[in-house]
Amino acid sequence: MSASSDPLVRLCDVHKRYRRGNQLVPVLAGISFDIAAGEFLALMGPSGSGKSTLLNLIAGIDRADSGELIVAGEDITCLDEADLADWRAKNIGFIFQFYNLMPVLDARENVELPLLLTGLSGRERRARAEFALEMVGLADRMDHTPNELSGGQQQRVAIARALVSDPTLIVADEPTGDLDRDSATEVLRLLQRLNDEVGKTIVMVTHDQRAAEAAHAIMHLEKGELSVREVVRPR
Ligand SMILES: Nc1ncnc2c1ncn2[C@@H]1O[C@H](COP(=O)(O)OP(=O)(O)OP(=O)(O)O)[C@@H](O)[C@H]1O
Repeated sequence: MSASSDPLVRLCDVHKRYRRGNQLVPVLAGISFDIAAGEFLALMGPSGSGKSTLLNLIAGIDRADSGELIVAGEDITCLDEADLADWRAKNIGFIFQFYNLMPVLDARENVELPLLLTGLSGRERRARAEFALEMVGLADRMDHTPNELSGGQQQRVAIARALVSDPTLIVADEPTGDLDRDSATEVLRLLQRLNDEVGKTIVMVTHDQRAAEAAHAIMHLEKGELSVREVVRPR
């Protein structure tokens, strides 16, 4: 197999348990699957089935108990905390259900945040933040703080923030969970565009079948195990 056909994400027999009182509760019971570069994958499943846990493992926010997790060419189970933090900053863009924007910063400053730890100059950071905000259609809202923006616009700022460091992989946890139908449609179209036109690989957790159908494929998680990949639209 050539390097270019290697999957961007490979999980091999990944296990995760959490402690509840003096019990260890299994959440992921030997998960194995691949995500190709350029894929837009939705993860669905009942509440508590472990979707966010799985997403957080792929994004290097949480750690597996055992198994192999290769993301963007790195076995992230072998990285120590400092290397994992560096790896995350370079490779992962995060989108959350409730946007997680800083209320006292305007849109441009929020989008610049992930660049603060890079060696880029202030001028370069600002230029990149403005470019990312233009990509999400918010060129005319750069000076607005989150409370001056609608939910859909706030989520688009969050998408610009996820994009600004040009990550290898975007992970989105319920990105439309707090939005009305029209704003959700806008955000889903934007994610599709980033996938189709910019080639970003996206993994999205959602409860919403309509949101999941924006992806190429849907995987269902139930009782710690994944079902087969259901193809929604061809890549
Ligand atoms: N840090 C933690 N400590 C202990 N238990 C946890 C922790 N995080 C998650 N869990 C438990 O693991 C299980 C899976 O949680 P997870 O948030 O991954 O599920 P989910 O499918 O994303 O749920 P939802 O759709 O409700 O967001 C749940 O039973 C949850 O209570």
